[in-house]
Amino acid sequence: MVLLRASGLSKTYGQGRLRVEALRGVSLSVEPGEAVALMGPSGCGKSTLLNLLGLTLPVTSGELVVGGEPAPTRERERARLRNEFFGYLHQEFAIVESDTVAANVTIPLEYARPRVGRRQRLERARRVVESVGLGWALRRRAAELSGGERQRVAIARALVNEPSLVIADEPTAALDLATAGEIVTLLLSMRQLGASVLVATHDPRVAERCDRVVGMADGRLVAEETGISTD
Ligand SMILES: Nc1ncnc2c1ncn2[C@@H]1O[C@H](COP(=O)(O)OP(=O)(O)OP(=O)(O)O)[C@@H](O)[C@H]1O
Repeated sequence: MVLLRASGLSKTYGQGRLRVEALRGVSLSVEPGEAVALMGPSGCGKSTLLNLLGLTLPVTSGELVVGGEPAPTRERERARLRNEFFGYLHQEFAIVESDTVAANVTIPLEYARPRVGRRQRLERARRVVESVGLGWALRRRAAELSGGERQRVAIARALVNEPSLVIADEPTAALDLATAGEIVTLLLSMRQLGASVLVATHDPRVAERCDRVVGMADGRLVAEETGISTD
């Protein structure tokens, strides 16, 4: 079964003179356990596409199938899928600095249905935080951690619900080279847990480690990127 399939997706922002056609008929599938990199110049529509596929923005037109079912239009159902099917990782990490690592990582579990009890939430957070190598930091406040460590916290939070697809938007943009490499290793290791990864990136080093690279330009998919170098 294809995990996610988009056919002819379009997205228009604004109206009249402010109208922007951000996506123009994009078709893309993601298979279970696959890592797909999305590359293209700034403004070509990568974040927009990730937001449509991850159900954080409504499509203007086109078809989207998530886990074998047409993507729901009702917000309640979309919220459920966002929580159960997807994990999200952003460039800005979106970590609550004043909270502990444990509190940050349990956030998605607080919205899980059926409900997950407090003790179980903490146990799952502990396991996933240990799996990203931050077991020692469980009770530390996020503000006390380095950028790379915070991104590990964000990965732990993206994984705690055992998502089928992790959507990552420029997850290494704010990190130095060595830390970015570690984060990509961690991100791609999610495949061993059965998750797929869809990552928008400007960094060829990230893209070359994915199973497939999809190029984008001006709101459309273009031929797969070639000539990726590791320089
Ligand atoms: N909320 C919005 N309202 C209006 N236009 C928008 C909005 N969000 C994005 N756009 C426009 O849509 C186009 C695609 O933007 P998007 O952020 O998807 O590109 P991107 O490829 O992710 O860029 P970058 O690599 O710089 O993050 C751009 O022209 C952008 O200005």
